[in-house]
Amino acid sequence: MDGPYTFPTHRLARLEGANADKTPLVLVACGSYSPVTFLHLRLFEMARDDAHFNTSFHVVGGYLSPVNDKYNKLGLASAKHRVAMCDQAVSDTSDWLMVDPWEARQPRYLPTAQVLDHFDHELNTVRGGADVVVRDPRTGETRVEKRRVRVMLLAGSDLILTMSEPGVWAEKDLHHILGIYGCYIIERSESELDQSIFSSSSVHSRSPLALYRHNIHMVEQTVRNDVSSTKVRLFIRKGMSVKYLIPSVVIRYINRHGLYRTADRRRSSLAQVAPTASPSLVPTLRESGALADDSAVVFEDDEGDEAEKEREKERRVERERREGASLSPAHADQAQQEQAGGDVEMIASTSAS
Ligand SMILES: Nc1ncnc2c1ncn2[C@@H]1O[C@H](COP(=O)(O)OP(=O)(O)OP(=O)(O)O)[C@@H](O)[C@H]1O
Ligand SMILES: NC(=O)c1ccc[n+]([C@@H]2O[C@H](COP(=O)(O)O)[C@@H](O)[C@H]2O)c1
Repeated sequence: MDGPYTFPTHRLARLEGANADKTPLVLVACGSYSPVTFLHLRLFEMARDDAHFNTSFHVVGGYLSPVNDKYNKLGLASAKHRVAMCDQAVSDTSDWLMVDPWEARQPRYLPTAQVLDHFDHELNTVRGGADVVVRDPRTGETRVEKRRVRVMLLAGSDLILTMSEPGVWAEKDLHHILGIYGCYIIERSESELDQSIFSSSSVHSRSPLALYRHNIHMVEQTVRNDVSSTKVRLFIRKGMSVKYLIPSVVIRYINRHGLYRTADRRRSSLAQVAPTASPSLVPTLRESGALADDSAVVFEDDEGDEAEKEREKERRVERERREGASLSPAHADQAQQEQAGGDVEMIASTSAS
């Protein structure tokens, strides 16, 4: 993150051969990535497959854009670490994904519409579009032309659901994002979409979601994966394994820097402002003056995560079922070193299963 900023382009592909007639597409996924998981990376693969099989787009690049520190979401490691983890993850596991630190390097939080404008500017204004190798059918000679790149937001269905909630997105931003750019939405198991949010005959009929339905590409997750960064942070805090949930290079980075070992227990006045606020409300609340720019954010502690409560219930049932199961000495040691009190119980149950 130090040093002058340059827009990463080293993995941008060009259109050629059978793809030379297609529209170049760049996918941009804005998110916290604290830390980046295999699922975040997999979202790009799912969207790219869909674009290639079902549309006339050809994906020439994919970018992760880690959110600015000022987003202040619970569990957010510093942008320096999040960008570095994303960088290492894509270098190690992908041959086409890139990480753009621009959003993270800004002095303030930027709404997603402005982040997409930045990509459009870099790709189309600065670079003049994507390279297309055009072949003259008469002479067989080839030349390289430029073609305008279509930029699209890539996100999970939880994000699009927030687009129909009041107060999370500025209406003009939704027209901008969905009308000009469009998006790829990957279904998320706990955020099933009620199709009525798109329906022109519903109460949402004049909503941007209905208006620009043709620019919204929905992709079903045929192999369901519901890893989240929240669960990864929780596992790390409990001393549990996160292997195969996140890339090994990211595990090594986390260990080296001692990240996520303690709970993020920030508390602030947001509790009084909006006790049930979702993290996505932070920028809006802040912009509307409900939050001071440097105030910490209050949400439920990660421990309050519903999914985790569910898993604890399952573990309790499993423990009862496995009466007599005991801690292996190795795990008992590790547990004593890394955890206190009740956490030992959790490790016992996972090592027994
Ligand atoms: N299980 C999932 N299915 C589909 N999309 C997902 C899933 N998990 C995350 N995403 C998407 O990944 C993008 C990056 O989100 P983010 O970094 O906030 O991930 P997260 O894992 O949900 O984080 P946290 O758990 O910290 O809230 C968002 O567009 C989000 O919708
Ligand atoms: N108004 C907005 O532009 C807006 C609202 C909600 C989330 N987002 C973006 O979505 C991404 C994911 O946010 P959450 O992790 O809060 O779901 C972030 O990059 C955030 O900037 C943007």
